[in-house]
Amino acid sequence: MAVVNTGPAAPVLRVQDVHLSFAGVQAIGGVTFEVGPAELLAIIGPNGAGKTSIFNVLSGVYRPQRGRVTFLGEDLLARRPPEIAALGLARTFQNVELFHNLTVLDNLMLGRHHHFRYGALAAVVWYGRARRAELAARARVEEIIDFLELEPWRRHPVRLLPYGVQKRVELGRALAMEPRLLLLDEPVAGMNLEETEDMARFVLDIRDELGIPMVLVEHDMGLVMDLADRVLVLDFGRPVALGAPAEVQRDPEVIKAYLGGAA
Ligand SMILES: Nc1ncnc2c1ncn2[C@@H]1O[C@H](COP(=O)(O)OP(=O)(O)OP(=O)(O)O)[C@@H](O)[C@H]1O
Repeated sequence: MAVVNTGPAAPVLRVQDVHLSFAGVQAIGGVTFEVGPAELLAIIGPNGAGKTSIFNVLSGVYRPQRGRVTFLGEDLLARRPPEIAALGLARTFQNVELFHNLTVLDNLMLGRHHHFRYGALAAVVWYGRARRAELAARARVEEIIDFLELEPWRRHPVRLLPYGVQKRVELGRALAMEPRLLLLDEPVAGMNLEETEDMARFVLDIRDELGIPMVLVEHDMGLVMDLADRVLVLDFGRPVALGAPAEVQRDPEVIKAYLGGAA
């Protein structure tokens, strides 16, 4: 049998020369990077460096003035946030954004809503089909509860849970969307050491066991250097370095622009 060398797997996400300004203030100035399948890319930089703006471009909230963004070969810049989510790009937020009075289970079930292929009327008319979809969603959500070790809290309203567990539920809701790429916005902000270690373990399991590529924005430098396959460093919206964590840490430009400033 002939062996076909297909070369390295195509990137999941391609960001090319993206520029974004607000009334003359440059938030992103010529940023280019790719995310490979099952890669964990971290984006770091001082406050105001443009990290959140990049997430907002990727999820369709901000429209850049220049550049190109493709996700699984699809042009993202022509799409609205719900369409981008439906393509499989899921996001967690700096602040917990859940339905606080609903249980863990219900919050995760809501994460699946765009997988339901029926409207309210169809749900009544084709009850059997709707019921099957509901059962499949429930089975998937139970797997996520298992995976993120949320079993003890499954029936608890989210507002009663410790902060670290709430952040984990948010991660679970993003996983319930069955993402092809996950954007994590400061997943350990405000967490204690034990909660941070738990979150780090789950992030690694998502990459290594589920094979889901991720982009991580995080101020916790220890976490970034431990977890990331590659790190993109921004300063005033401009790329300063892109490479393996050890390489980036040694880069004099990075030390000057960021790590030096933080020391
Ligand atoms: N909607 C907006 N309107 C005006 N300016 C904005 C807007 N969003 C971002 N900016 C500006 O763009 C720049 C980059 O901000 P951004 O929030 O992306 O940085 P960041 O790296 O995420 O910062 P932080 O680490 O503090 O979250 C800042 O100068 C910010 O004030």
